[in-house]
Amino acid sequence: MLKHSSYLDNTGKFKMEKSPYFHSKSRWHSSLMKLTFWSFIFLALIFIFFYRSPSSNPLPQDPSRRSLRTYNWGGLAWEKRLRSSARIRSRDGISVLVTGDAGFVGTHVSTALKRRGDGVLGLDNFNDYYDPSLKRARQALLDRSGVFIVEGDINDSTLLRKLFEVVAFTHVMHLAAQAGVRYAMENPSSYVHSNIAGLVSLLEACKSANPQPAIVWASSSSVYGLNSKVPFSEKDRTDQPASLYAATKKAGEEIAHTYNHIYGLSLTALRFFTVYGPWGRPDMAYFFFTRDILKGKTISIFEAANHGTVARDFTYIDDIVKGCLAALDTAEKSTGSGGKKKGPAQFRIYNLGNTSPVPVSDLVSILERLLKVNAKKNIIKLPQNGDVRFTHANISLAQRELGYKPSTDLQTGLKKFVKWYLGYYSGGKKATG
Ligand SMILES: O=C(O)[C@H]1O[C@H](OP(=O)(O)OP(=O)(O)OC[C@H]2O[C@@H](n3ccc(=O)[nH]c3=O)[C@H](O)[C@@H]2O)[C@H](O)[C@@H](O)[C@H]1O
Repeated sequence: MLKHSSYLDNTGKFKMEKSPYFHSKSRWHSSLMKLTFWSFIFLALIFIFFYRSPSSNPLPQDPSRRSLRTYNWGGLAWEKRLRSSARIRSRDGISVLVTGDAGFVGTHVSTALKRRGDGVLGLDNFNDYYDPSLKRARQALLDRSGVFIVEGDINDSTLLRKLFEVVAFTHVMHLAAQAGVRYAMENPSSYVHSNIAGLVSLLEACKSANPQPAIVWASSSSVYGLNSKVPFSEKDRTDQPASLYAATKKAGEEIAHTYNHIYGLSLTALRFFTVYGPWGRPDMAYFFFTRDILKGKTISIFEAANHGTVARDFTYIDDIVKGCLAALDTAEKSTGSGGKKKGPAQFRIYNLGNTSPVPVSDLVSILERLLKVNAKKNIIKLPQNGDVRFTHANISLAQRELGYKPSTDLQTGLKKFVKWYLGYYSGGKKATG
């Protein structure tokens, strides 16, 4: 088939004429190109919209993916801030990287370390498990005492490597974790992400650091799970966790042992027993009971079968801080270097509790007296969502080896908490869960 015809024009020149078919083909071509172009633009816009749209961003809904958030770090000024925050200002001081620094325990431990002249650098991802504005307020508090918090995730190995390059930390106080016993049923992957993958990422960075730091980290009383022998001793079995939270903390203890064994990292796990106090966690019962009692909202108090008591060995934050500092001060150096073990290293596990369990109903009575408000109570059966009936710490090992001696009873500690709570939230801040 002819595509175009040719003829001699009146000048005798040979001319070629495009056929109608040729015309329509070229139009077809340019339409196809236009269509392709606009389809591409359309798809690109859809991609940008979905990628950037907050509703489709998985981060707020899925804390296990929070590490995908990008944080701004790096640069000479940033490194200078790191060094200044971590600088030791006292004789025999230590230089500590505190993970989860904008958290409840992190804030108190960092303040105490800084006060005695130790160098402290914080690391926190400021996730939204509970009200991030409380974490920002803690950050402001730490900033005033000279502690800088790097914003980033413990799963970010590049960032961790950089921190160890800039500062030769002598110790790591590892407190970053996904906390909360009941929330583990709602968002199990966030526990694996922070308490297992995050721990491994941190230990990898510590093992490769030169010098290797000694690590003290937060385990939990929940590892005793269904253990019914009281008080709980470090020698008791911990292979019957009642929640995924407990299981990840227990797994953490085993992972820590591996890094101690293979790489010579000095590792100390502290099993905290229901820590409470000023600047505490809004997801914990004493905190949201206070909020709800003041609002006139009904609170649910759990009871075991046959009206059995549910009790906790509530431990005041100042006692926990003393235990943490004693663990740091007695931690021996790691023995490895360049990722290689040079000899056996210290491996320790301690209970940090109060040794006097209090029924949850008594906790509520104390709050009612302190707040001068009668609580609206709903007594319900202990749900099967990870809670255990009671906890009770045997602290003789910590007493002997750390000089740990808790001195604050629940009444005294809650009085300090309530004073802080009323002061903090009277400033117009809303207590959200
Ligand atoms: O020691 C730990 O390792 C853990 O301590 C904390 O867990 P728990 O001891 O369970 O504290 P928390 O939730 O304050 O409940 C206190 C009591 O109130 C009861 N409780 C709770 C809620 C409710 O609505 N009603 C109720 O009676 C409930 O049954 C319980 O008896 C930390 O959150 C956890 O992260 C971990 O650190």
